[in-house]
Amino acid sequence: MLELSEVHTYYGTSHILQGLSFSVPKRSCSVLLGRNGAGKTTTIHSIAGLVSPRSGSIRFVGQEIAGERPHRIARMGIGLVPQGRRIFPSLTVEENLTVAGRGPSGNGSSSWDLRRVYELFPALRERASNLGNQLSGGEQQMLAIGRALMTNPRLLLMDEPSEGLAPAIIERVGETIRRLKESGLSILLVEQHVSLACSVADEVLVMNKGRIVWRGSPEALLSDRPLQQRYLGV
Ligand SMILES: Nc1ncnc2c1ncn2[C@@H]1O[C@H](COP(=O)(O)OP(=O)(O)OP(=O)(O)O)[C@@H](O)[C@H]1O
Repeated sequence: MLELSEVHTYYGTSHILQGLSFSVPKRSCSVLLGRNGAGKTTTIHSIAGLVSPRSGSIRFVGQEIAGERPHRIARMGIGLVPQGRRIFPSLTVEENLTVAGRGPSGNGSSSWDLRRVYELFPALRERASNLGNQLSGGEQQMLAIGRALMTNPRLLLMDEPSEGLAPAIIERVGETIRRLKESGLSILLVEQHVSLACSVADEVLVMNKGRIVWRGSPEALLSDRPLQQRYLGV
């Protein structure tokens, strides 16, 4: 579904992604873990087109997307659930969802619309006419996920969806991710929360200084304490 090869991304003279390579298979969830500053958000932004890699290749279903404009990448089928949710505070829940909607996907998978988002998140239907800034953190996260789904993505990029949420809500985020994967979506998840990450991951990718330094199963990561201490500080 997605393949990064030798990606180098800079902010000015700061060399952040230093030859990053990994892939996300179809209908699977890959999780990027790593300490603060490892380059996880920069990876998501490089894929979504919010920053352009200086070199390397990013292929999405076989097509080169490195350096493409964000709206084109979104239209090709990559949805983004950004860090910090970034919902529109002065729009209602329903408006937040409908501004993102863009009709049937045309890629054979069943389309996301308001009805289907409300089925996934009944709490959002109850809050449909509330403004974005009147929602709790958990509701905002549901809205951010729902808004990304309204673009009918084939690949969903999720940047730290558990950030700032209570443990019970984090568990619900995990359930949502599992349901989305079962529905056929491919997911690339950035997480600091190791147990959430391992509960949804098909493959874990550990990142350090802009590169993948370890990849393996969640079980292998959980049983390797020195690895966790070295690269995750847990
Ligand atoms: N817009 C920017 N301009 C300059 N440097 C940046 C910018 N954004 C991030 N950086 C730097 O790039 C490095 C990687 O940041 P990034 O946000 O990708 O890391 P991360 O692994 O997602 O960490 P976190 O969990 O803290 O978000 C950090 O050293 C950060 O200070």
